[in-house]
Amino acid sequence: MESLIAGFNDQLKEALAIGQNASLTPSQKPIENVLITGLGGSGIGGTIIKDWLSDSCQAPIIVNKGYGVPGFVNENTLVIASSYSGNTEETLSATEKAIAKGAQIAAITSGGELEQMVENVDGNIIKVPGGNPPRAMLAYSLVQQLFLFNHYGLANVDIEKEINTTRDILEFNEKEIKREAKDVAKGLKNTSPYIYSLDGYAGIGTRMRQQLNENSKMLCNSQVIPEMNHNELVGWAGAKGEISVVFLRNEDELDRNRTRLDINEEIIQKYTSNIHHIWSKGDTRIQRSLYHIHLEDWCSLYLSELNGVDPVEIEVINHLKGELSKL
Ligand SMILES: O=P(O)(O)OC[C@H]1O[C@H](O)[C@H](O)[C@@H](O)[C@@H]1O
Repeated sequence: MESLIAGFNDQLKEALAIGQNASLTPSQKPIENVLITGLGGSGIGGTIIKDWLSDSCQAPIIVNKGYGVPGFVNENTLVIASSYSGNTEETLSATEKAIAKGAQIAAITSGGELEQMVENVDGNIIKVPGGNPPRAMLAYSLVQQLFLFNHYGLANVDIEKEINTTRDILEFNEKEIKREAKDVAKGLKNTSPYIYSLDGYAGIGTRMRQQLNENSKMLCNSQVIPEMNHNELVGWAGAKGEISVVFLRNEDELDRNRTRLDINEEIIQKYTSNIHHIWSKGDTRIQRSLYHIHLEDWCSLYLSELNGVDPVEIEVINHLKGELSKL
């Protein structure tokens, strides 16, 4: 896992080249809405892309993480099926249903049944290099989704600039990123982490939780401000045990949300002093999110070391899949 996290910058470079060289066919019908379907380390890519593009995209973007597809899906829907292995049963089921409804299909995968399924309907496929844990390949699913959105005329992102600038920022700050990730990991050890991001950055909060779940073998919670101000904030009155808090911070935070965060912190300080602010670097939401993603990945790795666990193994998920396959 360590070499995969260390290789994030190279993955971004390779992902850019793959997207630039992908040969994609145009849409057959006007696209009125987009459904991104995927689970786990691939599904999170959809959530983050929605954060990045929904402000500018003229079509609604819906992220789907289950077996079915919503009723609105029809021939004017672009369905992006994202499964690194190409064999995740929920994603295969949703894609099959979308195909039955005549949707336009594009897949991001390293192969598997998904590739076959989408090939059979002449959908667009962007192939990414296989053989690694899907969660360690997020750079590919994110970058390829950007290429798909641009290709279908749903976004106009200067992907090359975004990726090259991010790569420069990460390269320049790598030492500092690792140092901060290590500090935060030490603070989070033996606690229940509560991760808060702000509206527009929901995905990076979820991503950190998922990385702490799978890599560090920890239970943790992630919520978004302002939504958590309408429920979870009250729950702090029942806080028990060692709780740590991470605020994922960005320079483009809405003033009103920033004020909310300050008040939230004052309230939460009554229950824990173990509070961390992780500020991103970058000029755009894409660059800032990629910065956070990389730092979070290091943090999850350091936590796996502190917890004495193997960051790669996910035996319990394999067990679950094994049980399901018996039915
Ligand atoms: O990207 P996929 O191959 O569809 O995998 C999606 C998810 O599947 C499994 O549950 C893995 O254990 C997860 O780590 C992974 O993120």
